[in-house]
Amino acid sequence: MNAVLEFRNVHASYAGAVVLQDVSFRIEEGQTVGLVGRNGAGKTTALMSVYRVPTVTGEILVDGTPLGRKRHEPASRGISLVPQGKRIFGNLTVEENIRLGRASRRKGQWTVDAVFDLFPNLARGAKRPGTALSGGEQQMLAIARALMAEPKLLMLDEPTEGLAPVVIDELVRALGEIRDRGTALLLVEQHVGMIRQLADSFLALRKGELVGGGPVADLESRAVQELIAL
Ligand SMILES: Nc1ncnc2c1ncn2[C@@H]1O[C@H](COP(=O)(O)OP(=O)(O)OP(=O)(O)O)[C@@H](O)[C@H]1O
Repeated sequence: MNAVLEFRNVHASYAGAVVLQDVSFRIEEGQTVGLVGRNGAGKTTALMSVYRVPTVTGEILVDGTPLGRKRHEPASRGISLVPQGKRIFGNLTVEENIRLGRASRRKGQWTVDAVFDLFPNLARGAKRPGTALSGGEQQMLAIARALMAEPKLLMLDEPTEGLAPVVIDELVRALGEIRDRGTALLLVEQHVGMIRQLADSFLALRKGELVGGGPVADLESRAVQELIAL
């Protein structure tokens, strides 16, 4: 079966400085994968490679077919990203922000009502401006907007950064529901507790190379902990 997303021998660089070296992995339909590694290991760069933000060589495939270079191609082929730092539009209301996500013509399950069911806080504040939200609510809004593109794979870059434990619990619940509805997840996280709770498997990056991976239970092993300095 074709993977939802596959990297084959991907190298990525910024202005000639190599950041990712020979990275290969597959994410299968409905799978949840945690991507771990120390600061600067190349986790964000791996996600950005899908959008050709760094210079990329090697192959990136979606459903077995190479991904082209057009900016909107990942979204239209079912790959969505919730970037680090959320990037919501403060001058638009919560609901307007959500509707912006409906960029592709992909069919699926996510309506405005469905994302409001997933995030009741957002429903209660539908008419408020994006800036009026707490950090946790802004993260939920960014996820809600990404879902509107009906992704088969949702990639999240450090979604728990700066959030209180109670808000993280709420995010874990929502992401668990998204996963249970069949969406594959690629989670970049320093907070490995979240990966333990949600993921089937993990990939470990060190200095731009994929140096480990396996079932999520192996995240506990000493070798892996040393590798990624948990
Ligand atoms: N736009 C850029 N231009 C030049 N170098 C960059 C750029 N973005 C990242 N880098 C460099 O690439 C390397 C990997 O960074 P990246 O952000 O991918 O790591 P990361 O594992 O996501 O780390 P963090 O947890 O700190 O976000 C770092 O050395 C960083 O300085």
